[in-house]
Amino acid sequence: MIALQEVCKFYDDLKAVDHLSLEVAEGEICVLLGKSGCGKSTTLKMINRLIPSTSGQIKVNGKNVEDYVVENLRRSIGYVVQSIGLFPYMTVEHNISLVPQMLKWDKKKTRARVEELLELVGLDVDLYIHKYPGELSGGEAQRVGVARALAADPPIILMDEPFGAVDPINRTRLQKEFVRIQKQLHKTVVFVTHDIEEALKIGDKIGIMDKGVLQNFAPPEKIMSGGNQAFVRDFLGEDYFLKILSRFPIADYLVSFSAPVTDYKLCLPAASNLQNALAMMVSQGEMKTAVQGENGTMLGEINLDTVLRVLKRSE
Ligand SMILES: Nc1ncnc2c1ncn2[C@@H]1O[C@H](COP(=O)(O)OP(=O)(O)OP(=O)(O)O)[C@@H](O)[C@H]1O
Repeated sequence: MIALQEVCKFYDDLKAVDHLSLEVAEGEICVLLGKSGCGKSTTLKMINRLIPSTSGQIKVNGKNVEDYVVENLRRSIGYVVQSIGLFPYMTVEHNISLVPQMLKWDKKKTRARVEELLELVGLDVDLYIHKYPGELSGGEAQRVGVARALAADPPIILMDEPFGAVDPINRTRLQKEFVRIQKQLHKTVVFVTHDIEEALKIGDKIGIMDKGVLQNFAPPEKIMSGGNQAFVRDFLGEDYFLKILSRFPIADYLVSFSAPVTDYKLCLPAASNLQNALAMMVSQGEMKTAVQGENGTMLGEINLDTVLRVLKRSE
């Protein structure tokens, strides 16, 4: 769906992006991760031709981006940035309708789409549709930004630190919402961040960049092996293996109770993940925890052995 081959962007002597090659398959989220100035945004902007590349090839759906009429290319690519650029004197409805209006959708279809998108991003239609950006919190504005990028249903979404300006609690909420929405929509996404935990929560694949060079490109579980291992390990830190546990839902690792249910000192909801389970077991000095379903049914246990096995597999 998106393929970069030996892509470079040089500003005089500065190699902002240096011979970068990667492929993003349809329906996949690729996270570009790296410190400030490593070339993430430049890479993103070359995909929708906001910035021309110096050399190399970028293909979208098998076609070189240079061969697209630029408006057609951008129409098939939603773009969300940190300072989301909502127009302050337009209502939420008007902001989200911009692209559908450009595409000359009729009023009824446009309104239905706006309502559908507000619901999708978790904003109450009646409450928000007539608000102005100045009346929204950072997190709400970000949701509207995502809704706007999705308005014309583009198959590809580019997201540049979309949740960067949002406080940690709302940020976690937005990340979860985004993963939920993506499960429904299966967009092809390139997502830029410098936040390792965010990359882990969201990415199907993570590309770690440094000084314009891609140091490794792999699924989160495999990112510690391959590529420039020394750099990757140093960048991600030794606690990466603990962070990665947040990707594993408890429900997928349940085993039968090894003791009578009444013997368990700990109990976690089935919606938790292995990181929650490990933190709870370690802090309470327990080797296992019971797991309870939404309706109160006791489902089974998670024990330290299981967590260690998952960690070992990720090494
Ligand atoms: N128009 C420009 N002229 C010269 N240098 C530029 C220009 N745009 C970007 N750069 C440089 O290119 C490098 C990569 O910038 P880029 O914005 O892609 O980094 P980034 O990884 O997205 O950083 P951040 O996380 O801070 O947004 C930086 O060193 C930056 O200073």
